[in-house]
Amino acid sequence: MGNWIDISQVLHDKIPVWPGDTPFEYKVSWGMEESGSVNVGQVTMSTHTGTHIDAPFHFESDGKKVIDLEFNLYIGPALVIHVDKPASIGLKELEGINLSGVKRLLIRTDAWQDKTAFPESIPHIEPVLAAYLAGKGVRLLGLDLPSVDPLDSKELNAHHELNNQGVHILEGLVLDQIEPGDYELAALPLPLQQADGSPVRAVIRKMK
Ligand SMILES: N[C@@H](CC(=O)c1ccccc1NC=O)C(=O)O
Ligand SMILES: [Zn+2]
Ligand SMILES: [Zn+2]
Repeated sequence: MGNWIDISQVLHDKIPVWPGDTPFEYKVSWGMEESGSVNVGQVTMSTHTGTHIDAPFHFESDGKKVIDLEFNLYIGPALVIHVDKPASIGLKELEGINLSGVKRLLIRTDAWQDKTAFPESIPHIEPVLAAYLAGKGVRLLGLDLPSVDPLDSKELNAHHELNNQGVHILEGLVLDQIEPGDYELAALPLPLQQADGSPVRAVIRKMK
């Protein structure tokens, strides 16, 4: 087994967020001077900032919350594939890729290069891919992009279709140094009872 590799975005006050969404902020809300003994921090952030998972409640009012998600899904073997800067990701882009036995699929697109700014546009997941992935046994889809749908989509067809097919979503990965292949993944959501999404610390290590 290789060393664990961090594939998460660093959370700091300048991390780009979805246009109009809550900026990330960390501050010491109760300092050493005031408390007499400790620094106590406070984090303000959107659940969709940086590397994160979506719970179905993000796009369906009666959908599962983060606490309801099966956390075992976010730990275990994962296949990393590289689909270089596609216009979109559909059946054609996955042609020739053997997905048998793959439960967790991470797609490196390199389409979000400058992670200091929110992208103007991104390749999206074609909704037809959801049934194909589910048919192959894929249950978790991870991407180096901030969404599985086009940024201006209000229908969120890929989000809905993936959810209908039982494929869970992991977004905002950092995969630009990662060679395609078999890895082990850990990207656990926080035990947030009410939330529609959760930041994760995503790490992988090479299998074999
Ligand atoms: N679907 C995106 C997030 C998203 O759509 C969003 C995130 C924050 C504020 C507004 C958003 N969408 C608004 O149309 C995601 O899954 O991360
Ligand atoms: Zn999200
Ligand atoms: Zn999403």
